[in-house]
Amino acid sequence: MAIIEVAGLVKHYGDHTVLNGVSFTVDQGEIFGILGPNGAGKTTTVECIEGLRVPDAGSVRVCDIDPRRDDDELRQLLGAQLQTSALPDKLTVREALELYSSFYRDPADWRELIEVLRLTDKADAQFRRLSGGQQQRLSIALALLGAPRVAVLDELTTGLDPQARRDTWDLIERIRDRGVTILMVTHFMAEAERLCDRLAVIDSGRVVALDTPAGLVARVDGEQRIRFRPSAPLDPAALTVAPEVTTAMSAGEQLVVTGVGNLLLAVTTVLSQHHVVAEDLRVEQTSLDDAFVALTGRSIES
Ligand SMILES: Nc1ncnc2c1ncn2[C@@H]1O[C@H](COP(=O)(O)OP(=O)(O)OP(=O)(O)O)[C@@H](O)[C@H]1O
Repeated sequence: MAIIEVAGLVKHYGDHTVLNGVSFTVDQGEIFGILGPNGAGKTTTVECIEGLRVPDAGSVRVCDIDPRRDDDELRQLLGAQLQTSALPDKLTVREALELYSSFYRDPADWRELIEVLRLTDKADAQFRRLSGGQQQRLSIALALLGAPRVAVLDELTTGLDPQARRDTWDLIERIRDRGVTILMVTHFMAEAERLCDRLAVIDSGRVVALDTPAGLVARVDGEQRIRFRPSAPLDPAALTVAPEVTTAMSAGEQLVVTGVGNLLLAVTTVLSQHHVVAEDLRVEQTSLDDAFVALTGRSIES
């Protein structure tokens, strides 16, 4: 059953079209990711769903509610992650949770929430004394305080160290297991691959793909990548003469070659013609990163 329905969203800022017909649905109980390069329109999409922005055309329904018409009802159903910087430095964890609980008709038990989020021993700590990971967990607790059916998490693990990031992923899965549908915006391929049941890839205000992470990777399957260090300088263009080679690029001391068919044989044949040996050669699997590049023409990091 669809819990979020987004149909034909259009948003302009002046003569800049930021959303150009964005449509997707999020099913109850799934973790749905929105992935895209900077400026693609991810936050604008999410803010239309949260009722914080008004689209110029198209419609949004969350649990069958129009966010623009029934804001009060939406607040009881949808929990949005707060920008952590929005909290006053001297507010304690307990004070923040008590304050935010007062906004809801039937709030979740915040003591139980911070137990799950491993913040119990920080209940009396001021916000400014929390680590980045603890601040992030507090912002997730605040998003879940209203016992929402849907939680919207935007750039959830940006700025966290790898361990805190992995802990947050475990936490998100536990929240989903409690029945909360999760809509998340992310820049991290590993995060999308690990957490999301389905992904919408947004580029220049359009959904360019909508699939499971494995489904997206399968679209570019057949393409392989070989990475090696040439024993002598070699112009990458020398490799593109082989019909199997799609791209060949220098990456520091290495050459990275993508292509199809018997790529390894094609590359080693060209190298031997140039009396070059491939050192530290690796054949790499297609990843979500590659799928993203194939779909949008650029890396998400760029
Ligand atoms: N209030 C605004 N006024 C004018 N332009 C805006 C406004 N908000 C966003 N934009 C522009 O709309 C485009 C999409 O912004 P949005 O924040 O939705 O992208 P995003 O995909 O979330 O990017 P990022 O990953 O960088 O956060 C950007 O070019 C941005 O500069």
